[in-house]
Amino acid sequence: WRPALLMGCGVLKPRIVCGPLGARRVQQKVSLLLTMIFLFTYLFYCLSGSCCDSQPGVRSAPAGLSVAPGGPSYSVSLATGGEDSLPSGSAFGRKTFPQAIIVGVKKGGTRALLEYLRVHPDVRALGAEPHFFDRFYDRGLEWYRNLMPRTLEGQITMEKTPSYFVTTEVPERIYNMSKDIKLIVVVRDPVTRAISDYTQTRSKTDSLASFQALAFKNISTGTINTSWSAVRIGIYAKHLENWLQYFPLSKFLFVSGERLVSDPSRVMERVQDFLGLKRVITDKHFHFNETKGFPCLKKPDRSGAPRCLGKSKGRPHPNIDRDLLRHLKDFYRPYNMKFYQMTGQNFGWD
Ligand SMILES: Nc1ncnc2c1ncn2[C@@H]1O[C@H](COP(=O)(O)OS(=O)(=O)O)[C@@H](OP(=O)(O)O)[C@H]1O
Repeated sequence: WRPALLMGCGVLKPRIVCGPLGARRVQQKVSLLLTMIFLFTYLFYCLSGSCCDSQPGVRSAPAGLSVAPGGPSYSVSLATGGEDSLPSGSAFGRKTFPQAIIVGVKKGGTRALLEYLRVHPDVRALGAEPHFFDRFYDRGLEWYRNLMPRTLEGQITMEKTPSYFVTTEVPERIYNMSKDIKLIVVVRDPVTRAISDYTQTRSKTDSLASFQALAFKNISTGTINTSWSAVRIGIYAKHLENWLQYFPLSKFLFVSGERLVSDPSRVMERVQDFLGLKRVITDKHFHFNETKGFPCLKKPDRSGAPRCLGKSKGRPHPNIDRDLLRHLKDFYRPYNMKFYQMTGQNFGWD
């Protein structure tokens, strides 16, 4: 039996021909078995959706998107929209178009809202801002869908790109993707928002002109420079008019950026209701950090310090002359009133 075994014959397979022919047959069977194992493994891998990820551009982030290891990260650098991670994602589930998007506004509190939502087990959100509908639309809808994290049945896909709210072409483009999408707009007093916007630009630009030099065409007459984006973004009523040509008001949720700071759990109740989610995020999830002056997320198991947003959120603002602030307030007042009327909500900025 020993020579027979060496030649590829088994004790339990007496019908196998011994000698060189038997060895070849055994070799053939082994390679057939290995091929089948490989094919089944690949088939299973593809059924779980993983093999699609190697398509060109699927995992590559758009310009300005930083890719970091998975999970929500609070290191943010937002002038380019680049921050956080692309989702690590499980190998299971499907990549779908978002059912809800935080479309604005820049410096409104959009990062805080998205990070709070990511605590919810039924929310899967892209960490970075994809800027698809304003900057990368020519890459096509499949490119966009492939950026999304995988979702299981019952989970919703989300993203946030605050510049969508003020980009004229975006409402029509989103409408063409989905008429049923839910749209969230975090709004903040347009004067504070403009100063926040300016503070961010100043943190990245050497020798930037003063706020008043940029905000006013003529300081003595108090004429506002509406072509400066930091001013223009705050004319919410004007931007909303454009959106309402495509979506009814019922598709929107307007979130007060101020209340998101002062009462995050109540705001999150509204947001979860609007998204049709179970109220999982409650006051248990928040801790007000006195040093930072903002709410931070508590770790679910209470271990370790609460997670606060990074240094680029909650920057100290420069002092602006009171008269200039009054001029700006006066400028925004009629637009704010119109916005309150359109949304049926008084945000209390006046
Ligand atoms: N929890 C918490 N922590 C820190 N900051 C918070 C928080 N909630 C709301 N905010 C406010 O969010 C402002 C930044 O808004 P955005 O995240 O929309 O900015 S961005 O458009 O994405 O750059 C940011 O503006 P600044 O204070 O001017 O930095 C904050 O006021």
